[in-house]
Amino acid sequence: MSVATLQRPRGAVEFIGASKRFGAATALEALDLRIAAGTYCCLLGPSGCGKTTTLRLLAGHETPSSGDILLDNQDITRAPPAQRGTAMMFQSYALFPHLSCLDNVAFSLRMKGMPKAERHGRAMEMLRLVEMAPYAERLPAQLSGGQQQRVALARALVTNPAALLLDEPLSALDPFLRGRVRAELKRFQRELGITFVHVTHSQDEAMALADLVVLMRAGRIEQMGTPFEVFDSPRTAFVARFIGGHNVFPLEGGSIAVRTDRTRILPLGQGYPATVRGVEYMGTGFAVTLADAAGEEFTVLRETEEGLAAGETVGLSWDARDMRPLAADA
Ligand SMILES: Nc1ncnc2c1ncn2[C@@H]1O[C@H](COP(=O)(O)OP(=O)(O)OP(=O)(O)O)[C@@H](O)[C@H]1O
Repeated sequence: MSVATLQRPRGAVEFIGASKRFGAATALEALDLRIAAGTYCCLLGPSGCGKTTTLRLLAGHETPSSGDILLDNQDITRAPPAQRGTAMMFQSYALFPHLSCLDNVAFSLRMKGMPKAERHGRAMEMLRLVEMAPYAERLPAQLSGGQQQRVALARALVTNPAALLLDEPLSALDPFLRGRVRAELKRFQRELGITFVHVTHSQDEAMALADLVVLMRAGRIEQMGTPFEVFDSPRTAFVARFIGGHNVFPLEGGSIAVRTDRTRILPLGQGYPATVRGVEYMGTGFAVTLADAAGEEFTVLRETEEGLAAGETVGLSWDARDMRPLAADA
């Protein structure tokens, strides 16, 4: 590996009361977010919740309506994008079609006026990092989607950013490649010791990659923490539903979440009454879908489909230690 891996982590990000309004619409409401240096942070949430706006503020493609943004303790709130120490990798890799991989990666260095030999040296180093050095002279059209992705990554990293910003970087890849590139992103982030801020719609992606998951809703942070913290202790019904893998039971004393693999099916008369809607084979087991009288849906993961028929009313149950009380939705 050609990059120094023992450097001090870089890329401590701080949003301090950062808001962004577009006319009457508020895309981001007083965001307070600290991301420690060298963190893989995933911004997760439904469409329109403010993920991209957060990323664009950090990249310098937008300026906050109020509040401040710091990178490694420097106030970058109003700094031009190229002088922030951030680099952005987009969903569409947007490589220049007429330039070789090497020239694509060296492009921003050329713009900075770096002499040819030096910028090609740096670009090759980055291509080696992403294992694309043998393809240096190829044009983007002569590469697979996954290979183009790696070149795009090399191009973003060549400016030596403290924080790499990734906007849905995996969404254009087929599922097989997505898994592979996902693992590579994590490895690069670890080896470089810089912060990655990665916007995604996908819970699975965030769970697999993130040290820090920031789940957003309507311009605010709904919950943040490690993937385990968010999955194990969803704060609200919104989080439990968005993260998936949980049932939300509206009980008299307030709603609770219970993991789908910790919810059990008992005979009618015991537990929370629900009617079986269907049973799906999942390979490792069966997913039973059910609903209560009000139409609230539940899923139970279990090893057998034995004794269950659609239309049958049963009772749902859980161990006290598996229930998570939920705060009321705002
Ligand atoms: N340039 C703009 N002008 C007006 N409204 C905007 C602009 N950019 C974003 N918004 C609004 O701000 C809100 C947040 O948008 P943002 O793009 O940050 O959401 P997102 O979470 O990234 O969504 P998606 O997952 O669909 O990309 C949305 O309601 C959006 O319509």
